[in-house]
Amino acid sequence: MTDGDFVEPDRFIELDGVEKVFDVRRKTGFLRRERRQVRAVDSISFTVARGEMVGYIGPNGAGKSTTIKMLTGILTPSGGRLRVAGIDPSRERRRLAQRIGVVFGQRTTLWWDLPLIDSYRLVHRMYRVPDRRYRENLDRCVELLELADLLDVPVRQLSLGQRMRGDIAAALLHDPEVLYLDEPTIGLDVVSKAKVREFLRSLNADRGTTVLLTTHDLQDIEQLCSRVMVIDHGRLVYDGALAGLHEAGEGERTLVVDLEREVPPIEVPGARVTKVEGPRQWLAFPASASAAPLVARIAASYPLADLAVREPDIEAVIARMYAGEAEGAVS
Ligand SMILES: Nc1ncnc2c1ncn2[C@@H]1O[C@H](COP(=O)(O)OP(=O)(O)OP(=O)(O)O)[C@@H](O)[C@H]1O
Repeated sequence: MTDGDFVEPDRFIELDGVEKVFDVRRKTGFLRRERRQVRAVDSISFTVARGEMVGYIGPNGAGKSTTIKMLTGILTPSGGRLRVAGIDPSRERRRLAQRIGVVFGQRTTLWWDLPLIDSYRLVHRMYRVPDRRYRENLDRCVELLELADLLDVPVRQLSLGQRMRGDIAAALLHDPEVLYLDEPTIGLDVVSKAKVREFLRSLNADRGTTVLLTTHDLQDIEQLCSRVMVIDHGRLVYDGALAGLHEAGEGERTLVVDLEREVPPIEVPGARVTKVEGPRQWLAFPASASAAPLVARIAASYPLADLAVREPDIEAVIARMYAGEAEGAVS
């Protein structure tokens, strides 16, 4: 297949039954070694449409980085079929490199001892980016990622947040159609996180860049991705809307009730008290039930001052999903 070949836009990234098995040898005694296989990715299938921004999440060791490495061609799948922009990554890694950008939050692709701008010049040459395109992309990144004052600073002197912004720019100078981000906000302060997120949002909206985002920070997902895929033990356990993830994992919502004074735990049908702190009480009730009748019953019998309904937070939902309690539907 060549660059000009047609790729169905809704199958821009395509995995069909993809597997990755590692052979691991472990020393178990003086001369004894045990051989075993780790199934890091276990028959994963999904497609990502051109221009989508998808979160790829899961606990430590779930298989996220292994998937990303197969998508870049660094690792070859042990089985299944994988295509990115119609290209088989492990067979045509160099050709694919022209079309993808990669940012690993815990590692830098920049040259440590060189000023930031020198790394960009090297990327310019390595990827043979046409001068005008390079200039335009650089100007855009410098402006939106606020890099102007950092271009002459050696990378080793940059803060983590500055370095991350520098890395993101480096990954985009050759105009990739897909950007893989592995933990792009790890270790960043609130302001830097906000800048990175805002930039990614505009990149996706203005340029239509397809983004696959791996993160442990669920706010990244909540603020950026309308679709999320959850992987656990190498298997896809959920693929769908973020809102659906709440539904898939949730069992209960919480009513936080402020009373005018301390009273014994509230007793109402359809809810149970889970916590009491002075005049404040927390009541759990089924997520599928309406809060209104519950509120009316409490207001009729207790000195109600204020109340709030809390949705189950996404961390709790996902924690339950990992524990195998939730029935996440994989479409
Ligand atoms: N090169 C390798 N050789 C052997 N086992 C490996 C190798 N790379 C990954 N694994 C194993 O494969 C499994 C998945 O690892 P992977 O790094 O993909 O997980 P992850 O979801 O990215 O985790 P984390 O969130 O901790 O980065 C783990 O059990 C890991 O130990």
